[in-house]
Amino acid sequence: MSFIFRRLFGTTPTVTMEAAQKKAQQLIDDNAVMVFSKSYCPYCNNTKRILNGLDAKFTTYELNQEADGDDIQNALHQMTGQRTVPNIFIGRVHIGGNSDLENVVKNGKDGKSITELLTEAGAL
Ligand SMILES: N[C@@H](CCC(=O)N[C@@H](CS)C(=O)NCC(=O)O)C(=O)O
Repeated sequence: MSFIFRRLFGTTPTVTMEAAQKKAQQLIDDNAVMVFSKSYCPYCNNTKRILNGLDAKFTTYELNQEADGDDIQNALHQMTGQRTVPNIFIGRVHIGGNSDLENVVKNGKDGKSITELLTEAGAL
């Protein structure tokens, strides 16, 4: 069984996909802005710089520093279709990666500015 997982995902899971999805969703639900990140990732650092520049409260989960990081990354892939980090949520809404956040900062999303989105989410 672990052989199949290694072939599919590159690692052996420490938790089930269901448990990983539940944990990822809980982090998304509990935090105004949730950033799944890797501590060495330059795109993640840029996202943190942008959010700090906006004075937004945000929570990070550094996937490379957590025992279940690979499982959470696989769960996020299932949930959002996105495998890369950063994987960003504002007010439980999936934003995408760093370039998507940059786009929202420039153009807003669904007619709302980044400030409105962050305020509604409770991050400002
Ligand atoms: N266009 C993406 C690029 C993100 C990206 O390439 N991230 C790298 C890490 S720096 C990644 O996720 N690599 C695959 C991995 O770490 O599993 C964005 O703007 O967020």
